Amino acid sequence: MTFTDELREVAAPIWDATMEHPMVRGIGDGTLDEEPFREWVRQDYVYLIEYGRVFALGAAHAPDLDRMGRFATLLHETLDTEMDLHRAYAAEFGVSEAELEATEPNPTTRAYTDFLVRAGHEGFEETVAALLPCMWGFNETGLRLAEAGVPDHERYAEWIETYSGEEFTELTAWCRELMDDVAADAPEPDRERYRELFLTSSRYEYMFWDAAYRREGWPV
Ligand SMILES: Cc1ncc(CN)c(N)n1
Repeated sequence: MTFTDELREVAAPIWDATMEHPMVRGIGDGTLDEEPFREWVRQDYVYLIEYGRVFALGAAHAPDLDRMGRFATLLHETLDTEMDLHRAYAAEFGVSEAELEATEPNPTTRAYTDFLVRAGHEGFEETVAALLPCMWGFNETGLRLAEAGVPDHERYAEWIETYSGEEFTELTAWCRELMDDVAADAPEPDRERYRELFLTSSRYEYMFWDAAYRREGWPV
């Protein structure tokens, strides 16, 4: 069993709960109301800005040119391809790029991105472990929804096609290989730290969907 197989097994209850979340189910069968999805687009846009920053930190910490280049590619894919999807959704909703960018992060978005940026400052290996559920989780969600049948709803079909697409799938496979390489020579206390980071990100992934669904805000 590879290290990433082991991570996937440990995180299974969280990932299963994510697949069962009404946001994810609603994208899958095309029944999700527009308002929670709009909220997800806004929150995810500001999430992706910080997520891109973490790829930049990964590039800065990368031990060799190959890995530096891959992180630069991941940053580029996030800022251009992935965020283009969000900009297109926002345009459909009549929301400008400036308005999107000015979204106030809800408490979960704030906590999740702060956690990722902190991992990005810890070091290369920690960055890889904390980022892996973001790439892999969305790719697996997209693939599982696509397998169940793309809904007859243009917006949600596009979401599924983006995250289950070849590009996203290849980048996810590379991130898994990278995690397995990093863990192969690591002593057990380091591997335990990677497990902890992976699990925390997985939990935040679930919470991120839920916060958009509940239109979470600051209590006061
Ligand atoms: C919260 C979250 N996690 C992951 C992804 C995939 N990049 C995303 N867009 N948003």
